Amino acid sequence: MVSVTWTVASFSLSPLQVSSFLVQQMHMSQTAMRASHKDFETAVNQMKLLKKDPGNEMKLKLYALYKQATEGPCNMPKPGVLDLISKAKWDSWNALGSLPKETARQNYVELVSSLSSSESSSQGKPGADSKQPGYETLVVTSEDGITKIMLNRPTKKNAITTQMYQDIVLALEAAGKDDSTITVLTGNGDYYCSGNDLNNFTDIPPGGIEEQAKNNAILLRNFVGCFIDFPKPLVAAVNGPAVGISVTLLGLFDIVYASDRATFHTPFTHLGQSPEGCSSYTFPKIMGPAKAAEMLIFGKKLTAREACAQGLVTEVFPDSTFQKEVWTRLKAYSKLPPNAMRTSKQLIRNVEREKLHATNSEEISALQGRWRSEECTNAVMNFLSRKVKL
Ligand SMILES: CCCCCCCCCC/C=C\CC(=O)SCCNC(=O)CCNC(=O)[C@H](O)C(C)(C)COP(=O)(O)OP(=O)(O)OC[C@H]1O[C@@H](n2cnc3c(N)ncnc32)[C@H](O)[C@@H]1OP(=O)(O)O
Repeated sequence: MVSVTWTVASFSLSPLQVSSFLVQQMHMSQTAMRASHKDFETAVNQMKLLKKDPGNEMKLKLYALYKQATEGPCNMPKPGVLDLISKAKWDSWNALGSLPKETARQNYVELVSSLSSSESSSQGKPGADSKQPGYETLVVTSEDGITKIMLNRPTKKNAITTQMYQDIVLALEAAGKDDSTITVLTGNGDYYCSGNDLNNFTDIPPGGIEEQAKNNAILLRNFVGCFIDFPKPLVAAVNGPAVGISVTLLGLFDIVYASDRATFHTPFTHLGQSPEGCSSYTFPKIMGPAKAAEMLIFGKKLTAREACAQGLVTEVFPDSTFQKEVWTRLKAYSKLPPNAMRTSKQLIRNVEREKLHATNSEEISALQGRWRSEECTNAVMNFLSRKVKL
């Protein structure tokens, strides 16, 4: 029986999670028709035909339901703590308690049916099991355990509009919950991102500049907050020059791969503004206060190699092989045990999560003042009237 002999190579499913899943399953089954023995046999055979590995958590759930359905409650001796695989299976089965055999049968049938239908609905879409609709200037795809969020406004150097800030938040929220193991942000075209779209400042609401500053503050707090709280490994694939907020956010990524064509530029002073994206905290921590000041106060532009030497970038690749090398590497990493990766990421970030949220708030308060200033208004107007390019 396939469901019994599966190897569970790695997992971190707690009995509590298993039980809560099963409570849901029990609830489902109370309202559903009871599955016959024949339905159950069909489901067991259907499992053998699945092309996609459903993942260890799902295999454990199926294993437990199969055992419960065929043998009843678990009465085997508990395996030793070092026998991880047998213990995971035992935990999962034991967590079903006295769930009746027929309910377990029903739950097994429903679970297999949901796996088969999600597999058949993703067939016939090669390469793009993948593309998620609904974003105007983002392309979001999910493949090989990697969710890729690509900024897609190449003619405007991927400058971030108000709508894009909101869409990135939605895409990150979805990526945080989907079954991918790694999330990647990248840009389409020759730029990674030219930062905040300066036209955002021309969209003045009826309440005037005050209301605009308040709206911007809410939007920005939420946007940066999503990066602070993102639960999985977050990778930036910096395919070209990066400006402004797209650079400052890099301090909140776990890994930053850059093309050797990329540059890193935070011209806040030139724009009459001040740092955001928690860079006033992360940059001095990453590169030391003296180097951070040169970037954040004087707007010094770094090459990819300089950014790597200062710890902002993990590794630099030749532009000609950038895509191939980065994706090959990420595909290999995406096969690592996902829960272990999440746990490690969270341990690294949790230490300073509160500090990051506090920094985000402080930076936004300072920016609200800057946005109302003459220095900022003139700089934005100069760019928009094409008098100045950075
Ligand atoms: C409710 C509203 C919410 C508002 C947002 C709230 C929060 C904001 C908080 C963050 C604040 C600031 C952080 C920053 O990101 S500061 C940095 C801002 N970025 C810039 O100042 C870059 C400006 N762009 C340039 O200097 C140059 O375009 C370039 C990037 C150096 C590229 O030069 P290029 O010669 O190679 O190409 P160019 O012809 O200039 O660009 C092609 C077209 O793209 C347009 N474009 C590029 N970048 C931006 C941008 N940031 N904003 C708007 N438009 C941009 C450029 O205008 C060209 O358009 P067109 O072809 O002329 O129509």
